[in-house]
Amino acid sequence: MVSERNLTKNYRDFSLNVTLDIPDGQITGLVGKNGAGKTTVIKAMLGLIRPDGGSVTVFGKDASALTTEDKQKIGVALSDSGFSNYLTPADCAKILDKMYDHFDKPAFLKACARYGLPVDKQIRQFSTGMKAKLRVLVAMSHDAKLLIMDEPTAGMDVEARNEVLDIIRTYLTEREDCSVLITSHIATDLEGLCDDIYLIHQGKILLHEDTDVILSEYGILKVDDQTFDKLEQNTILSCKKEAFGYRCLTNQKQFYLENYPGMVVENCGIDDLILLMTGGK
Ligand SMILES: Nc1ncnc2c1ncn2[C@@H]1O[C@H](COP(=O)(O)OP(=O)(O)OP(=O)(O)O)[C@@H](O)[C@H]1O
Repeated sequence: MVSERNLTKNYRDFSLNVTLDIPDGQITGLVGKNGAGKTTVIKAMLGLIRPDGGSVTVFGKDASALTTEDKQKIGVALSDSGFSNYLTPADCAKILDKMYDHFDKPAFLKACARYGLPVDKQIRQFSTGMKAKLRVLVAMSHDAKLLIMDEPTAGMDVEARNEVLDIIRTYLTEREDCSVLITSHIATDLEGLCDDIYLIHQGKILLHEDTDVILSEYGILKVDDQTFDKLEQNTILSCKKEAFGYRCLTNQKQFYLENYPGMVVENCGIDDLILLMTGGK
């Protein structure tokens, strides 16, 4: 559905170089700390920035050559809704109705009501969570084949984040053919949602793995200095010095469980993975 090959973009003090795919019908997550390059990756897909090198194809076409018809098939939730804060969801519905051939106005207004967004209240009076819900509902309002959501849960409390994630999950269970890219710096948001996850750091992809593989095969070893020296270094992706010795990230959890009885081997969540891959030695 989307393919970025050796995409490069250079700013004064930042360089992006990324190869990434969003396969058909799959939910792909892009995680990374603030400033890692997530939004730049998205802007290149949407043709909002001109790459300095490499290629970006969407629906098999160069991103810069997408037609209005192609763009109708992309649902986008960026940090800014693109609507004036003085508009209400009912006003937005009128605009969306003119913009998109497949905009489903009754369904959109019903969804607003269902998720607690008063349709006649101006957006400037909405809370952060309400604005985020509106952005996600807009992206989902016109039968898109590709959904791109940049930090849809940013700045929200746990309850509001779960509600937004629920909206996304509910939508996707009804549309198995929809392809999705979702970014976040809160990895747990993506664990239960994404088929595969890319980890981006300082403009580079450090890791790409199926979510199931991360959760089942990656682990954290806690070892003292002597044991650390005996580890199979080709099974260690990253390590961090701690008071007791080392915390090491491995993608061979089972190997250590079977061959190193007594070693502390913990399950690895995606937050641990980010911490160790981007903050370790
Ligand atoms: N137009 C621009 N001009 C100069 N630098 C830019 C521009 N756009 C982005 N950058 C820089 O590129 C880097 C990556 O920014 P980007 O917005 O892609 O990161 P991000 O991972 O989305 O971060 P966040 O999670 O904070 O939104 C940052 O250092 C940012 O300052």
